Amino acid sequence: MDPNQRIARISAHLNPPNLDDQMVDGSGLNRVGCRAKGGSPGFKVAILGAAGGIGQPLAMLMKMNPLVSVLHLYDVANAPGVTADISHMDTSAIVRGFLGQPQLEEALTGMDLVIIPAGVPRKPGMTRDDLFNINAGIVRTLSEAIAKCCPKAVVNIISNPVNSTVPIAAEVFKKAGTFDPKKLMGVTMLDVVRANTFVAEVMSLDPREVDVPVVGGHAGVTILPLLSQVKPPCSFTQKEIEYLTGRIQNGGTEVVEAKAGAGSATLSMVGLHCNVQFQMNPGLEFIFQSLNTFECKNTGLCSSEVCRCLPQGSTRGCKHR
Ligand SMILES: NC(=O)c1ccc[n+]([C@@H]2O[C@H](COP(=O)([O-])OP(=O)(O)OC[C@H]3O[C@@H](n4cnc5c(N)ncnc54)[C@H](O)[C@@H]3O)[C@@H](O)[C@H]2O)c1
Ligand SMILES: O=C(O)C[C@H](O)C(=O)O
Repeated sequence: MDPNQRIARISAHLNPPNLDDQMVDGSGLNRVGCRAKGGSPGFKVAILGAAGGIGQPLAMLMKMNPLVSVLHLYDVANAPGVTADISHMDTSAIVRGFLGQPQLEEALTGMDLVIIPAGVPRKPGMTRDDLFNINAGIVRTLSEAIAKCCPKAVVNIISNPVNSTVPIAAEVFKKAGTFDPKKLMGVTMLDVVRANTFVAEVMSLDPREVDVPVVGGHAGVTILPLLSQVKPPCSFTQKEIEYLTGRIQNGGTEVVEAKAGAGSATLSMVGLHCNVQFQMNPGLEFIFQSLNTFECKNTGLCSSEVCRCLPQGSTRGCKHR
């Protein structure tokens, strides 16, 4: 193929033609000259920050998810390459790329679920709070666009400090009159995943059999593993409690230091998304429910008065909706 044609093909992913008069189901997802209408049943998912360390594998897993019919990949850099790459995967989700602020609204229009890993990660020696100055502004801008373009979408915030970025998004949505506490949540499940892994290691159990409730926030001492509530019930020595609590609270720092300046947790982070969403496969209800388990994990982060489920002791079986 002529190089110009190749570039044109790639840029078609980035600049979808005007879709207004080709709507299949009101989602605006059709493309000229393409039979795939993007109207098959399933979620329309946008990843903001899709070209990053988390964004890329997350985009790949979303493309593999049979529940996803449309996948919008937005970033301020490198969106074309990631989009071209992911779009070649032979699964049914239609992939579109969007580069930079002028394309943000188009990326968000019609979305059911927006996942935000946009922003900077920490480097050794930094706390998550050190990211606030940059990431707060990014999350605010993205949230404003969400309020305008897909106010009913479930919004899933990964960007740190999650303890602060979730309340920022909540305030933006309140101001816009679109706030629904059941649809805004910070992703803190990594603390649960780590807790399960580390407890399993200490107790010589299969991590898949272990369920450790973790409450609080997603930063250092605000991360509170409830070791007395572990399933199956475990009895820990004081030494084990101190070791496990410290390791769970510092799991993120452990990865940041091991990566020595090359970023923070990305693979375990994305792996948990995959797990939760594939486990709960049967339908839309189930994904939303699973996302709500992230919300319910952390009283400190919840945008609603959730976590009434906590006394029941499980982050996974939460029925809060
Ligand atoms: N909640 C959690 O459990 C958890 C776990 C790991 C990392 N994180 C956080 O997730 C964030 C991303 O981590 P990463 O490793 O993917 O970082 P990264 O630097 O690899 O990727 C971030 C991406 O965001 C993009 N970006 C920057 N500004 C943007 C904007 N205004 N709009 C859209 N995209 C923008 C960048 O171009 C980049 O592609 C960090 O804040 C990190 O601390 C959270
Ligand atoms: O620790 C970080 O900076 C990233 C993330 O919050 C994590 O827990 O791994």
